[in-house]
Amino acid sequence: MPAKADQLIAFIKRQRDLLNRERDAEIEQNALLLTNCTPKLLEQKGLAILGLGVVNINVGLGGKNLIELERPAAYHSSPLFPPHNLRPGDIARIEENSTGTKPKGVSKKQKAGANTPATSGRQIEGVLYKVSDTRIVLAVDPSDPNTNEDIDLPERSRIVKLANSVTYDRMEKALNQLERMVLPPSEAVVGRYTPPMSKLVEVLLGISAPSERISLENIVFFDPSLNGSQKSAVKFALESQEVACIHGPPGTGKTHTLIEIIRQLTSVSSTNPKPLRVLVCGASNLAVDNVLERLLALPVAKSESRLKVTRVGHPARVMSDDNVLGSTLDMKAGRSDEAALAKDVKDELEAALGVLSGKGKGAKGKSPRGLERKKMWEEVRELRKEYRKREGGVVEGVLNDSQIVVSTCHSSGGRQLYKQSFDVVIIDEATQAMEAVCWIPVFKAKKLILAGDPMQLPPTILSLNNKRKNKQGPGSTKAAGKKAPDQKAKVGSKEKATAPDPPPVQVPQDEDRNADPSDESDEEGDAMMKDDDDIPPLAGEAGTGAETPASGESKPPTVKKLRRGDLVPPRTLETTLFDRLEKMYGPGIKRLLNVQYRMNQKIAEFPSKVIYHSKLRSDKSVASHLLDDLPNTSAEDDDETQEVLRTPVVFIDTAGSEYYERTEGDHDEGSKCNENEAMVVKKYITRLVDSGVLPTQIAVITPYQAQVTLLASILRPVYGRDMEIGTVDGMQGREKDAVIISLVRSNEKREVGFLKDKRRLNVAMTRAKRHLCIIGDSSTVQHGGLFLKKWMVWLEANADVRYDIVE
Ligand SMILES: Nc1ncnc2c1ncn2[C@@H]1O[C@H](COP(=O)(O)OP(=O)(O)OP(=O)(O)O)[C@@H](O)[C@H]1O
Repeated sequence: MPAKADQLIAFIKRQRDLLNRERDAEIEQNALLLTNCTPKLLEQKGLAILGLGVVNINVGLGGKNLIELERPAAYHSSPLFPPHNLRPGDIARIEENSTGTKPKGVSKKQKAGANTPATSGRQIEGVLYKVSDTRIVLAVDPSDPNTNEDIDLPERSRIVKLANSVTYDRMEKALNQLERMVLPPSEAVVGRYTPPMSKLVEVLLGISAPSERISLENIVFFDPSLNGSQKSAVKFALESQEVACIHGPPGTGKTHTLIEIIRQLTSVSSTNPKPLRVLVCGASNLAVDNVLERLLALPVAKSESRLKVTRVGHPARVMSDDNVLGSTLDMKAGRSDEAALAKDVKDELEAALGVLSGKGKGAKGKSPRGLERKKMWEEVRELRKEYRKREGGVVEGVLNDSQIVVSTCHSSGGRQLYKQSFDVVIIDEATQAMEAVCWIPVFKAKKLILAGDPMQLPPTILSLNNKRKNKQGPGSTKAAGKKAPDQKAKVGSKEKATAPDPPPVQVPQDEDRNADPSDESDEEGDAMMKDDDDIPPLAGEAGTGAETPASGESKPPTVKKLRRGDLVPPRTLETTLFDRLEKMYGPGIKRLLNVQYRMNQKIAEFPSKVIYHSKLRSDKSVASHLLDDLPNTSAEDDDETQEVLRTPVVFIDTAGSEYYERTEGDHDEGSKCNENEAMVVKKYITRLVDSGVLPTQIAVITPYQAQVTLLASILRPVYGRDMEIGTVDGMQGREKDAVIISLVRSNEKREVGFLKDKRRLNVAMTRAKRHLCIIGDSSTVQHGGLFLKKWMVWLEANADVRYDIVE
C-alpha cells in the first residue's frame, strides 16, 4: 500500500478514536451529573433552570414545535433567569419540576449517545432555539420516529442541558465521507455515493501541494482604513487557490479583515469577474453572529444592491437589531410569497397545539383528555403534513437566492444546507474548533479560508482532561493542576464520582504547553507554534497502528522527522486544522495581522514580546489611551484618582499577606477560590467606580469557576449585572476598558495548576483596552514555569506594583 494511504488511514482512524472518546466523556459526565446532582445543584452549576412555566407553543421551520418557557410571577420575585450555560443549539430537556428530588437521570438514548430529541412521559427533549434573559424556547421535532409528539407538559417545569451528540454524529459523518473519498473501497466504510475528491481536500490532507497563487495586482479595497498586514492578508486569501490561513492576535482585526475578503469575493471587479457564493462559518453561534452583524451593518453604495445574506441556525442572543433577525432563514422563509400560502395552516396548527397543551387561547388552562385528545392529535398530524408540503421549496428558494450563508460549522451539516454548494467557505475562530467539525463545511466548497489565533485557547477537550487527571493519579495534587479549564471542567469538578477514563491510545509524551517560548525557533510561524504538536507514530510503523496496544500499555512513541506535506494523526483534539496546516506546510500557508487596535501599548507589551515575538504593534489610536480619556472619568486634583486613571498596568502583589487559596469541596480536585483576594478585587473596583469608571466598562476575570461564583456573590448585590464577572475561557474574543484579573493561586506548596497554560494567560492579559490590574501572589505564581516567572519579572519592572490597597 502506498505510504500516503497509510497516513490517510492512520489519520482518519485517529480522528475517529479521539472523537469517540470525547463523545463518551461528554455523555458520561452528563450522565453522572444528572444522576448525582439535585436539580438545585444543577441550577447552581448553570446546567438547569428551575421553576418554569410554559407560556406558548408555536410552529417553527420544518413543522417543529417551539415551546416557550418563562419564570411565572407566582413562583418568582424576578422574571430574570439565574446565571446559566444554556445556549441556542444545545440539546435540552423539559422535565417536571418536583423540587428536592433527584432528577430521573439520563435517558437510555442519551446514554447510547443517540442524537435525536425524544420525549418520555412528562419529559421532552429538543434543541434550544432561543434564549433571552427571561424566556427560553425549545424546538422539538415531532417527525422524529422516537418522539412522542403529544405535548403533555407539566404545570411546573425545569429545563436541563444534556450532552449534545448531534454534533458528534455530524463530525462522524464528515469523517465517513472523507474516508469514502480518499481511500480505496476496500479500506473505506461501506456507504452511499460520495462526490470525487476536490483539490481542496487533497491539499488539506497533503495529497497535493497547494497550487501556485494567482497574482492579483490591482485590488481596490472597499475599506481604505485597512492596515498593511490586513491588506496583505486579504490579497493572500484572494490569490490562494485552495486554502489560506489568517493569524490574528488579539484585537488585530481578524473579523474586520474577513469582512473585506467577503466583500471582495461577492462583488464583481477587475480581479473578480464573477461574484462568488460564500459560506461563512464559525466555531460558535456567537462567533458567526459577530460576522453577521458586521456584514449587515455595511453601508450600501447607491450603485450597489444590498448583500443577500442568510443566517442558518440559532442566533446566539435575542438581537435587538431587526436586520439580524430579518436575515435568519426562519424569518426570510416566513416572509416569502410562497410562505403566505402556508400561513393559514400554520395558524390552525398553532391553535390546535395551544388547546392540546392547555396554553392556547380557548384552552382555559385545561387540555382535552382521552378520545377527544387522540382525535385532535390526528388533526394536528394532518395539518403538519400539509404545512410541510406548502413550506416545501420555500427554504430552498431562499437559500438559492443567498450570496452569503452564515452558520456554525456544525449547523452547515443540517438538512437545510444539504444540497447547497459554495465557492468559498470561511471559518472564523478556526483555532477554537475541532478539526472534524471544520470538515463539515469543507465538503461544500472549493476553497477554504481559516482565521484564528493558535496562541489563544484551543477547543476545550473533556477526554484530554480526564486522561491527564488519571495519568497523575486520583488525589494527586498535580492532577488538580492539569485539570480542565473551569469553563467546562466545572461541570464535573465537584463530583466525587468522575467519568471513567477511556482506553489509552498510543500518543507521544504528555505535552508541555508551557515550555519557555524562547526555546522556540525564531522563524515566523514555527516561532509561534504551540509546543504540543510532536509527531505521533503512524499506523503500521510501530506494528500496532496508532491505537491501543493489546496490553493496554502505551509504548513510547517513535518520533519521525516531519516532511512538508506529511499528514500526521493528531495527538489530541486540541490540534486544530489551522495548527495542522501550519505544521504541514510551514508559515507560508498563513499571513499574520500585526497591528492591534485594543490595548494601551503597555498592556500589549508583554504578550507581544513573549508570545508574538515582538511582531505585534499597537496602533497609534490606542497606544496611549487610558481610563482618564473616557468622557465619564475625571482625575481632577485627587492623586489617588489620577493614579488609577492614568496607569495602564497595575499589579497588586499579595505575596507575604498569607491570602491563601481554598479548594471548593473536600478534595484537592475542586475548583479554587481565594476570599481575601476577592476582597482586594472589591476594594479595587470601588476605587475604579469612585473615579468615574462605569460598571459596564469593567470586567473581572479569573481562571477558576469557584472564584467567579465567590466574586459574583460579593459584587452582584452592589453592581448588578452591569459588571462582567467570568472565567478567562468565557472572555475569549471580548474586551473591556478596565480588566481585573484575580489569579487566585496562593499556597505554601507553590502550585499553580492550569493557571500556567500560556494560551489561557495570553487571553487573560489581552482583554483590557485601557487599564489592566492583576491581583495575585507572586511568591506562588512565579513558580509556575518560565512563562509565569517572566510575567512576574516583567510586572515587577513595568507595572505600578502595590502591596496593599486595604487601608
Ligand atoms: N484597519 C483598522 N483601522 C482601524 N480600526 C481597526 C482596523 N482593523 C480593526 N480595527 C478595530 O479593531 C477592533 C478589533 O477588530 P476585530 O473585532 O475585527 O478584531 P478581532 O481580531 O476579530 O478581535 P478578537 O481579538 O476579539 O478576535 C475593532 O474595534 C475594529 O474596528
